[in-house]
Amino acid sequence: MENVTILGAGSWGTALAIVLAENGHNTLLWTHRIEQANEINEQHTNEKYLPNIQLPTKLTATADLQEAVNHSNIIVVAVPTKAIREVCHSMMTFLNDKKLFVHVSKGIEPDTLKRISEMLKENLSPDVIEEIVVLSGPSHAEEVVLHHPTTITAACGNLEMAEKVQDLFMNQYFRVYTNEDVVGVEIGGALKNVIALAAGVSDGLNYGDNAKAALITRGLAEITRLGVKMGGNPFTFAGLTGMGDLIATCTSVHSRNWRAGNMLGKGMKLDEVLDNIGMVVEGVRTTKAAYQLSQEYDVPMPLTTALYDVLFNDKEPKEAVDELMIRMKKREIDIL
Ligand SMILES: NC(=O)C1=CN([C@@H]2O[C@H](COP(=O)(O)OP(=O)(O)OC[C@H]3O[C@@H](n4cnc5c(N)ncnc54)[C@H](OP(=O)(O)O)[C@@H]3O)[C@@H](O)[C@H]2O)C=CC1
Ligand SMILES: O=C(CO)COP(=O)(O)O
Repeated sequence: MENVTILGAGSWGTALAIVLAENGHNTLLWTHRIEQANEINEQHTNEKYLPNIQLPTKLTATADLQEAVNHSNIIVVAVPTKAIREVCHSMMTFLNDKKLFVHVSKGIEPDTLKRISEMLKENLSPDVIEEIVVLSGPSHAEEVVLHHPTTITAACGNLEMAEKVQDLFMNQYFRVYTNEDVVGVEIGGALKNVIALAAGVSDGLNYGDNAKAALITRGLAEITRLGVKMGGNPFTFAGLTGMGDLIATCTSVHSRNWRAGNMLGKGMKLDEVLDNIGMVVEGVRTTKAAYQLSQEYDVPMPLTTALYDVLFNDKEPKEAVDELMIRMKKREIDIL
């Protein structure tokens, strides 16, 4: 059994902490809010992020980052993309030996266009990184905590480290595969949120199942087009972290991205939508990053561009869809 630290006590950090604690690991969850640490330690709940779920009593929390970092040599980073740099900077004050970092966040940073593993490398000194493994796939926290069968992928260029993470998390309801394609796994995980927002918009407009299938399929085509140009393995995009997560996120009421898109499609403004959801909606910032990546890599991404216009240029969702439908004629298969 291992000592494991999880940074970030939102829905995903807490759900993964439950998996690890149930696997027998000595798991410490770090939150930046002391009242939340007290709630987890005393009531064994995290009502804001996982309502009506009883946490294992052996799962403990702390609001002391130094204590969290010293607790183990395996650090699972589960804060939203926009908090990654800040958390790394704070951690660097205490880190003095090598740790295995597992990141589970799904995003790309706008403007720098960095993936999460790149941000971790930039903000943590090489002296403290044993390896970085990405854990990603179709995995709504709300279903994992009910022990519903879930499959996910641990990705790392160093397969031994991916296997170590596979062993750490795997159990009878949480099945972990390995993959060596970090670029493909990170790009698929981040960009599916953009398409999930678009799928929510389509559902908010009551456009039905044909439109949703079109968004998932053509969304995967544009994610693959970009991801392959960035160095990802084309087969990764057909796997759990590509198609798998795209399906889970575009079709689930658990998805914050789908729900946000749905409200936009029904006519709510973005600020109002984000207030209403009250949890991270990674796809909003990732849409900006994906739009910038499509220009940087000169890859056409019509769905991403249409959503970018809805989110950041006040385009009416219906007008964006109309424009997508009357674009110039195209061949369906364009990457081989
Ligand atoms: N939820 C899910 O099912 C899944 C989520 N993911 C990914 O995991 C990542 C985390 O998402 P999730 O847990 O769902 O998000 P939530 O919105 O549920 O929780 C985010 C957590 O991060 C905390 N946080 C925010 N900023 C900081 C900061 N600067 N320092 C410390 N803590 C901070 C929040 O604290 P506060 O309460 O103070 O805001 C909150 O506890 C995202 O990238 C998401 O895409 C991946 C797979 C599944
Ligand atoms: O990544 C997820 C499921 O795999 C969670 O998606 P949301 O962030 O849209 O809730």
